Amino acid sequence: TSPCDRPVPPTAGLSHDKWEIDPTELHLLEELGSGQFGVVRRGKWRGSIDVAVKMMKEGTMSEDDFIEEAKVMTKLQHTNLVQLYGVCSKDRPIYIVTEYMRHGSLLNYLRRHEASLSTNVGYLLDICIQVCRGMAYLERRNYIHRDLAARNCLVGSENVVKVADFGLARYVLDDQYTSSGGTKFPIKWAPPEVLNYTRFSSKSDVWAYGVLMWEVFTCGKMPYGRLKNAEVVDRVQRGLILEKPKACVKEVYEIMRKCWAHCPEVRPSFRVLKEQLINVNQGLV
Ligand SMILES: CNC(=O)Nc1cc(-c2cccc(-n3cnc4cc(C(C)(C)C)ccc4c3=O)c2C)cn(C)c1=O
Repeated sequence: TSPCDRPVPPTAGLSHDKWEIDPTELHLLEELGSGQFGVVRRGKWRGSIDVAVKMMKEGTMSEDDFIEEAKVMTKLQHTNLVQLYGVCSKDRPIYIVTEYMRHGSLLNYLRRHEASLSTNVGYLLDICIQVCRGMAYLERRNYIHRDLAARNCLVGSENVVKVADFGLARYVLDDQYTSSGGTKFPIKWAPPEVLNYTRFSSKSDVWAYGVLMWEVFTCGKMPYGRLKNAEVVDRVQRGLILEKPKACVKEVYEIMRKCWAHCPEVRPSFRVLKEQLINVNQGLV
């Protein structure tokens, strides 16, 4: 839409639109892969800052809603969240500019390092704690991820693990992804109330976090193996849960299981989960 169609907010031009990035300050480098919104490339911002740039493919995202939300997202700042630096929204395609994580997705990282990781329970637990810290921050900010999974976390230098793409699920236009009957809907990470009523909450993020813990302790196995989505929905509704991974100590599996309580209110908060996991980690030393 041309600017004259959009009502001009009274504050227009007063704020410095600091979430708006000048594309001439970006230097695009190699392709990192492609996600729900199209190609993502590594880049340099203002000559020296490593960034990742999502180049929004036409028709994949409800852009105006996202640009509005970007102002909020740039304010979410935590060591275990992939920082949104800003957007280039003056031209199309829109660019989403975030911090760059050199080791890529946590899922691939787990699969690539299975041999060394599977015997390092302390490190697997540390990965879970880092993700939990990021999620506890989002919970405090009343921000729901909606698609927490190992594939949506990234690994950076010094083995830091960060949660990525929080909240973006709301702007996906592909209804194969957005509707719970769609082929791309993350069924295996969804609790009963999401499967039945798409009722998202920080407690549905907690359910997904339990599945992420299972992914970490199996070094990236696919939850429920090759079961079809319909079979997984049936098992979850009947209260069947994922089995204890071999590499997982009993205390940790007990915490995982609490994330899969049928009622959202019974599941622990991320704040409580963080304390419990840190206690177990200290007990392991
Ligand atoms: C080697 N290092 C790297 O590759 N580093 C990095 C890779 C990516 C990357 C590359 C390609 C695709 C995607 N990707 C994957 N899944 C997504 C899922 C969604 C939702 C809405 C379905 C949750 C939205 C966007 C994406 C998305 O852009 C990412 C995150 C992003 N960042 C910040 C890196 O540091």
